[in-house]
Amino acid sequence: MTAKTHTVEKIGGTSMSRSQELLRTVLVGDRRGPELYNRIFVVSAYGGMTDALLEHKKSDEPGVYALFASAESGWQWGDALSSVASKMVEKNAEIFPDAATREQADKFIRERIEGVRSCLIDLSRLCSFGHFQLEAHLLTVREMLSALGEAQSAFNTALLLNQNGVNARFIDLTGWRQDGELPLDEHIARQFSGVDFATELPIVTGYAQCAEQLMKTYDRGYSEVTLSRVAVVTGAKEAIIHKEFHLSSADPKLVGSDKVQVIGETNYDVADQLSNMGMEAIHPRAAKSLRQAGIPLRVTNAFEPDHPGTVIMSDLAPKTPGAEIITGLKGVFALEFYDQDMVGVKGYDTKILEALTRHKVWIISKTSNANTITHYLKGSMKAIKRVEADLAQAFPTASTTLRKLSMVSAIGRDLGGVRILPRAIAALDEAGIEPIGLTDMIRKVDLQVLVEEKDFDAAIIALHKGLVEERAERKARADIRRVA
Ligand SMILES: Nc1ncnc2c1ncn2[C@@H]1O[C@H](COP(=O)(O)OP(=O)(O)O)[C@@H](O)[C@H]1O
Ligand SMILES: N[C@@H](CC(=O)OP(=O)(O)O)C(=O)O
Repeated sequence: MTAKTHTVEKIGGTSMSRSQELLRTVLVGDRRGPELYNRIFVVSAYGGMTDALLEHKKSDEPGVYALFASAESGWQWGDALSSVASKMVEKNAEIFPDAATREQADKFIRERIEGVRSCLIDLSRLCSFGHFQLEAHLLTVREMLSALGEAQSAFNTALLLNQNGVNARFIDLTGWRQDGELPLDEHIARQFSGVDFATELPIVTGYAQCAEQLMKTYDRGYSEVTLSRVAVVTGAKEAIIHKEFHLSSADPKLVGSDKVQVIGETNYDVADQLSNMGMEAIHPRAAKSLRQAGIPLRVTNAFEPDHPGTVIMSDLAPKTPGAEIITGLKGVFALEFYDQDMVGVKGYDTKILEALTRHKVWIISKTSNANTITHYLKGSMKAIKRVEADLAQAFPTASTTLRKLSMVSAIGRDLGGVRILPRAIAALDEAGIEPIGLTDMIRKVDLQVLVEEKDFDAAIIALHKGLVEERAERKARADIRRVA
């Protein structure tokens, strides 16, 4: 492996669904001969496939996994798996108009699906005896099912590129019919040994089977973790994430493509804040690996291959301070813990944190005063109710209240000295929104505003207008004055 000559590039699920367009942009485009190589592609499952295999990422609608895991749904998972199979075959037909190649793609995925189906039937029978607990195997089931999505997209993409005269090589990290599990880095190193980056184009499954169990540690969005580890292990010069849109100053679907700006450049500090807010920018652990290895990350629009997109690096100070992005999260639980006995006593925080860790609840942020600690959380209602029950038992004199809110955040490398707080309040006020809570950190990288769920969209639009659009207008006016 030659260090620092190649890039590792991930294509997200939404973009993968537009395979033919990708051929004309990031996969091939105008590249000829050697220009095609020294790139590694890590691909996600086609949009909607993982949702159908596991559960819907946003609505939680059950997929094959959720049906298999729930005792009440009996054998419904079998029908759900058949419908994923049909969906996959339909996708193959869309990508491969010629019968022979389509047959190759269908045969590949059918064999995998039927292999998983018979395995699940056996497991289900075995567990019906009572000596074997289904619970103990659910994570493996989740992994087997999600691997199907990335196996299909990677296999197909390699096939499609071969058809188009590119020497693409399918790199299957899913561990299909492999003995034993290796740690992720070792697994990657082995699968890449003997690959010549200068003459072969590796198309890698975004799902990787490994001793750490990708789904257990990282859950959904795991293909960005695979991207980052492949980049680190192979010594890439840059990691690239190709998405449906540019990384923009707000969600273009919500604020409007004409109003948002491409971020252009930012640092890993901002990337961390975005991940914390659940922004589909980059998986938190992926950013960490890349930052630690000193590998820059680029986020591009998969369908605008000539645009450099946004570069994320560690030491990238902003030219001017101000908000770079407005993002937000719906369905945030504010768990308020109140105990008058708390004043001057330590240890409450530790106990709450233990309960939150035990029930695997994601902490977005927290605030506290003399007798109240409020955690803003993302997780299932079931898990949070369990946290409340644990706390009621540990602190009989305390009371907890739970509220479902939205959190909207203005994020930037440097929010200092530009009157972010009064501007944000004025923008919200103008839109008729009264914040329920607001946190302005001393370390000026983010401003968090809590609003009612119904105000989510309007709050993002208002903050974008007040903090990003107006700042751009002020800058434009200043530039004109300078020239005049
Ligand atoms: N600030 C933002 N910039 C770009 N896209 C955003 C932003 N905020 C939210 N999005 C949304 O993220 C979505 C893409 O994320 P995702 O579906 O995870 O992509 P992929 O499947 O390519 O990984 C887009 O539909 C877009 O509406
Ligand atoms: N397909 C997987 C892994 C992934 O990272 O997908 P995406 O790149 O589309 O977020 C999922 O939905 O979780």
